[in-house]
Amino acid sequence: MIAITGGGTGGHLAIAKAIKEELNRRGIKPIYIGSTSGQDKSWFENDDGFEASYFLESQGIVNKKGLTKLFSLLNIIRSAFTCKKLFAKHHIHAIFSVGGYSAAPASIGALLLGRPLYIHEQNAIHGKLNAVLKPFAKAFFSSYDTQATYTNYPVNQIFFTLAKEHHTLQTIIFLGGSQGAAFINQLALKMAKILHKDGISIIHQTGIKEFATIQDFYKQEGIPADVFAFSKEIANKLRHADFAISRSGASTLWELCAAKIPALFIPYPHAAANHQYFNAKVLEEKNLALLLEQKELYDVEEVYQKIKTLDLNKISQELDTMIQPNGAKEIVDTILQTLPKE
Ligand SMILES: CC(=O)N[C@H]1[C@@H](OP(=O)(O)OP(=O)(O)OC[C@H]2O[C@@H](n3ccc(=O)[nH]c3=O)[C@H](O)[C@@H]2O)O[C@H](CO)[C@@H](O)[C@@H]1O
Repeated sequence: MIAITGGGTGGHLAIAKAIKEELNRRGIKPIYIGSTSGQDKSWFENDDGFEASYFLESQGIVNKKGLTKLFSLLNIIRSAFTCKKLFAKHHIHAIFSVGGYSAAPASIGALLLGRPLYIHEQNAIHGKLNAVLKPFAKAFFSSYDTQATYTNYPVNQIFFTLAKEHHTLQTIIFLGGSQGAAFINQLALKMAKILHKDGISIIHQTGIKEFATIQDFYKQEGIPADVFAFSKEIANKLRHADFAISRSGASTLWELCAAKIPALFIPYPHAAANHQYFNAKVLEEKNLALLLEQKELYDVEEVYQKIKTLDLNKISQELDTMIQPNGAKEIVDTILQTLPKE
C-alpha cells in the first residue's frame, strides 16, 4: 500500500492527483495525507480514488521566526508520529511526496519508520523540504535536474490532444496560474487595444479577485474577449490559442509544451528562490520561449514586436521534443519496481 502526501497549492496537488489516478488504473487505492491549511481538503476530502484521506494541522516553518518556528517544528514532529500510526493501520510500505509544507509529517514519518520515500519536485529549483529530504529519498523525480531520476512532467493527457503546429498569430491567451496574476492582468489591459487593432483575439484568465473589473474594461472599450476567472476546462480555452502570455508555474509551463503552444513567460518574482524564472529559463535557453522579468517589461509595444518576430511554426514543432505523455506512468513504474518486497 502507498501513501501520497503533500500539497498546499494546485501545482503540487495536480501531481498528487495524476499519481493517484495512475495507481487507481492499476487497481491500487492509496491513502492521502495532507494539511488542514491550503487547498488539500478542497481537492481530496471526498475523493473515492483514495482508500482514506487525512488532513493534519501542519503549517510551513520556512517564513516563521523564534518561538512560532519552534512550535511549528514540534507540531510537525508530533504529526510525524501520528503518520507512523496511520502507516501501520493502512499497511503502508512506501510514501510518495509532492512537497510543500503539508508533506512534512508523512515524509518525516516515512524516515522514522524506515519506509522508502519517493519525492516529485515540480520546479527547476528545489523546494526547501524537498532539498532537505532529497539525500534520504529512494527516488527524487524531476523534469529538470540531471542529478535526479528524470521523468516527463505528469501532464494530463488532454493537453497532448491539443498539439498542433501554429503558423500565424491569431489568438493570444493570458494566463495567471491558479490564482490569477495582477501583473499579467495589467499587461493584458495595456496590450488589448493594440491586439484588437491588429485583429488578434484575446482569451484572458484573470483570477477571481480582478475578474469583474477586467470584464468591465473589455466591455467599456468595446473589445471582444473571452474573459474568465478560473476555468475547470482550461484545455478548451487553450484549444483556440496560438500563443500564451503566462506565469511560469510548473504545471502551466509543461501543459503549454504538451499542447505545443509557444509562450512569453513572465515569472512570479516572489516565488520561493525565484523558481518560476528558472522553470522558464529551461525553455528560453533552447529558444523555445520568450522570458521576460516584470522589471524589464515597461514598453508594451516592444513586447508585442518581440512576439511578432517569433517563428511560431518552428517553436511549436520543437516543443514536441520537450515532453512525452507518460510522466505519471514512469513514476508509478519506478515506485512499483523499486518497492521492497513485503
Ligand atoms: C506563486 C507560486 O509559487 N506558484 C507555484 C504553484 O503554482 P500554481 O499552482 O499557481 O501554478 P501552476 O502553473 O503550477 O498550476 C496551475 C494549474 O491550474 C490550472 N488552471 C489554471 C487556470 C485556469 O483557469 N484553470 C486551470 O485549471 C492549470 O492548467 C495548471 O494545471 O505551484 C507550482 C508547482 O509547484 C509552482 O511551479 C508555482 O511557481
